[in-house]
Amino acid sequence: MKDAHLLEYLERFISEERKQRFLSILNQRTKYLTIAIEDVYQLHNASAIIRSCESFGLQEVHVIEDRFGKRLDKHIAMGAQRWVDVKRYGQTSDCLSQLKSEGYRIVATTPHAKSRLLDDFEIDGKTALFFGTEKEGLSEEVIAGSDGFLKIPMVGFTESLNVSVSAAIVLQTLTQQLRKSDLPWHLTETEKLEKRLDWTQKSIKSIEAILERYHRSSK
Ligand SMILES: C[S@@+](CC[C@H](N)C(=O)[O-])C[C@H]1O[C@@H](n2cnc3c(N)ncnc32)[C@H](O)[C@@H]1O
Repeated sequence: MKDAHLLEYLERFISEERKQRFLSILNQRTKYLTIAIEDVYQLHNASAIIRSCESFGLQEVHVIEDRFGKRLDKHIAMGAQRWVDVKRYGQTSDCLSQLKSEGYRIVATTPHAKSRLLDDFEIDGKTALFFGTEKEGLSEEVIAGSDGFLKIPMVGFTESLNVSVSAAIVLQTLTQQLRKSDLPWHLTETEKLEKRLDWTQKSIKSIEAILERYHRSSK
């Protein structure tokens, strides 16, 4: 209720067009499908993946910096990060247990055999897709902790695709599948309200001064 009141106040400082844009984007957002990138330390790959997540409507992205330490700049997504929630982990095990506790099915993406091909892959519950590094791929820990495997079919000589290209292909296919399904993939009304408040605040340049005025007036 408090959030709704603050939002109503802050929305006076953004245009009607902006407000409508937030609403239509939020109607396409999902947390039902999420992705985790494990040790993808190259900035251009990590940024491209987060940008794709934002573009395809994912609200949360999980970034693990385990095997090679903390190499990613905190502004990894160069803009897209403003609109998605990036959760960072120092250990793969923490990310796996967090997502499992939230009810996600863990799916490792890998170019290797035994994986389910992308076209045959059906989302039947909350799903977290894991992507690995250019050289090593995903760690044994993720492979062992996965509930399923997913592969983009390859018919050339090359063994694997670039990780950000893989993420874009998988997301395009699976977000389309999700939107056509009856699964409960939309954000809840509370989640939408939280995001509207967050995005509205980010859109107002002199937000500190406005918030101070609001809090003074509501005392
Ligand atoms: C360059 S690949 C890693 C190759 C690595 N040598 C290996 O054995 O996994 C980087 C990441 O992109 C994703 N990837 C690349 N090609 C893929 C494919 N055909 N199907 C599914 N995921 C793929 C996986 O997440 C992989 O960990």
